[in-house]
This record gives sequence, C-alpha cells and structure tokens, in this order.
Amino acid sequence: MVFKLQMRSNINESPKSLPPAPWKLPILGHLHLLMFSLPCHRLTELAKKHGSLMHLQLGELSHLVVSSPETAKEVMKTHDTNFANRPFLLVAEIILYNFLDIGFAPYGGHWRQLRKVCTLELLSTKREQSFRSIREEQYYRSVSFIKLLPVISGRRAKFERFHHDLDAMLQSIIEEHRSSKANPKDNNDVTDDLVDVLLNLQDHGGLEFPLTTDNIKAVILDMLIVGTETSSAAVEWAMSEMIKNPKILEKAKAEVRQVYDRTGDVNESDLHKLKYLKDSNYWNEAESFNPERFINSSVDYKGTNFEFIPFGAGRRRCPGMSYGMATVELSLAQLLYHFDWKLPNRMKNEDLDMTKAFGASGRRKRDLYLILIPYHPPCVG
Ligand code: HEM
Repeated sequence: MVFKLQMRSNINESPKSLPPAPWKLPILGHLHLLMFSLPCHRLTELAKKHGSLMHLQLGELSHLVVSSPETAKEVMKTHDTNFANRPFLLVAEIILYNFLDIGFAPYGGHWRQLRKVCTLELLSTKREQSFRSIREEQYYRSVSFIKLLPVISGRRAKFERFHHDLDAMLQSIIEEHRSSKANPKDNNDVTDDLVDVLLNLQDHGGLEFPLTTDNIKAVILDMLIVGTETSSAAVEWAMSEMIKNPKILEKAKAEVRQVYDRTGDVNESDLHKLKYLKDSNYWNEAESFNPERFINSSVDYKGTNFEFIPFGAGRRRCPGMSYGMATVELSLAQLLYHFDWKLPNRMKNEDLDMTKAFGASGRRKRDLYLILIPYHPPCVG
C-alpha cells in the first residue's frame, strides 16, 4: 500500500455504478469497520482486500477510497466537484456558525468568495508578516478554548455552551478592533492585522455576497484552529520521529547549525538552504520515517503528485500550504538549532511510544516529554 486518499461524495449513484465495497450494516453502513482502530490503518487493510478503488457508506454519505496515485488521478478528473464538498460534522455546524467558515462551507459561490479572500487577502506573502503579532496574541487567548475541543464528546448542548463562550471572545476581539479603528490616535499599531483586513472587506469590500460578522468569526477560527493544530501536529511528529531515529536527528541538527552558526539567528530567509529538514513520513514503507526519500525526488507536496498529499488535492486543497510549511520548518529549525534533545528518565529512543490519537489532525496519543539542553553557538558568545 503506497498511497491512500479518502474522497467524499454525496451523489445518489445506483449501487451498480459504485466500486466494490466490504459488507455493510443496515443503518451504520461501513462505520463499524472504522470504529475500533485508526481509520488510516483500517482503510489500508480494506484496500488490500477490495482493490485500489472502493466504496464506503458512512451514515448518509457515500465515500470513495482510493489507494493508488493513478486511480486517484483518474477519479479526480471525473468526479472533481463531488469531492469539493465536506462531510457533515455537528461540531462544525455549531462552532463554525453553521458552516460560515472556509474549511466546512459547502462548495459553491459563497465558499469560492471566502476562498478568494483567504488566498488573496489573508494568506498572501504580503500579509504574512503583518499577521504574526495577532496570530501570537490571539493564539494564546484562544488556546485554552481550542484545547477543550477533544474533550467535548459529541453532545449538542456541550457544543453550544462552548460556542457561546468562544463567540463572546471573538465578539470582544472584533469590538476592540472596531473601537481602535474609530480612535486611531489611541492605537500604536500601524499595520492591519487579520481582523482589520476582514472588517475592511466587510465595510468596503465590494463583495458579491455580504461578509457577515459571523462569517468573520468563523474565518478567524479557521485560521486559528486549522492553521495552528495542523502545523503543531506536524512539528510534534517530526520531533518524535527524529528522537526515535537519533542518526536522523544528528543529521538534521548538523545541517541547521551549519546554515545558522554564522549569525546565530534562525530566520525564514535561510530556510531554503535546509535540504535535509524538508522531511516527511509517508510513502515506500509508508510507516517508516525516512527523510532521505525526498532528496533528489521530483515528487512534491503541493497536490499534483498523488503519492504524497499532506495538504490535500483538488479544489479544496489547503490554502495555507506555504504558510504552514514555513511555520513548520522555522519551528523545527529553531528547536534543532537552539537545543539538544533527549528523553527523560533514561528512556531508550526505541521505546518512545508513537501511537496516533483518533482525530482529524492525527496528533500523538500521548504528549511528548523531552529534556532540552541549550546550545551555545560558537559565534554568538
Ligand atoms: C503543516 C501545516 C498544514 C497542513 C498539513 C494542512 C493540511 C490541510 C489539509 C489536508 C486540508 C484539506 C485539503 C482537502 O480537503 O483536499 C486543509 C485545508 C485547509 N487548510 Fe490547511 N494545513 C496546514 C496549515 C494551514 C494553515 C497555516 C492555514 C491557515 C492559516 C490553513 C488553512 C486551511 C483552510 C482554510 C482549509 C480549508 C480549505 C477549503 O476547504 O477550501 N492550513 N489543510
């Protein structure tokens, strides 16, 4: 099994036109098959048995599961718009203002407009720098809320209470921005941040669909939750894999220190010099961590090579790809540059537990605890 991709489709196809499927239960469909182990592992087993294209019924939605890059390309060509819709999630309905964000918006004009705003106004290179301060500030304000997400276990009343608190926080952020816009003298910040940009678009954007305040709140949540969860999960896994494979850790550390030792300043502008760090953990022997496989390889991560699609593919592929890559690479470069790392309590590297948690961003099941030893660069005292 070299590749696996789950695609969603709610087309009412007749059973005859659907690809092969495992046996299913009357109401659950195939849900029971994914409940007792990690979906990615279970799907791999099922694909081995049923072929490179199978059909799974999960509740009311029909899913196509594709397990080879060639089949994926073919299927995307013929069914592209069907895969542009998201599955229904109660948590997204309640927390994201009835799907008013980008990530869960149904495919159509409204989503297209938000996606354009996101790509051109929020995640453009020009904006990236000016958003750094708000990302940090708002990240800390909301992190305690975000941490609660996995604890909430599927009940409408709990989601609604959570949404109520989150909404109050977002409302106060918006009001603060409105009032500092109205009183520019009290405001020391000269650059527009993410909220300012969205409020400006709401007031003067000339958009096809009006940008409501709920829209703005939902988009802020997308940027905070999607943007931080995915990047931090990637950093956490990369660190775990390197701790488990000390030779790789040494190589990555040596490269980072060779590039940055001259100044001691780990900045974004020299990231392109790090060849080894542009890692990942999929593919041939998909379960083994082997960054070497990407060196001199023509396969990239941008969504056209279906062997490797960490950011998705097609119309809904991740608009935060460049930003996410920069965040992950810079965080790893800083962690590797400034510290040496070891496991606590004389734990052996090979004993590090690598179990994945059940969930969308695929985090570690158990937190990663490491001892850090500061590194003193030769040039900077
Ligand atoms: C390493 C970091 C990241 C990874 C691995 C990642 C991965 C993904 C994936 C797999 C998707 C679904 C794509 C599909 O359905 O085909 C997605 C969607 C999305 N991502 Fe990311 N992402 C990352 C960082 C970010 C950042 C930093 C932001 C914004 C600040 C962001 C914003 C979004 C949004 C808004 C969507 C929904 C797009 C839509 O539905 O049209 N992501 N991401």
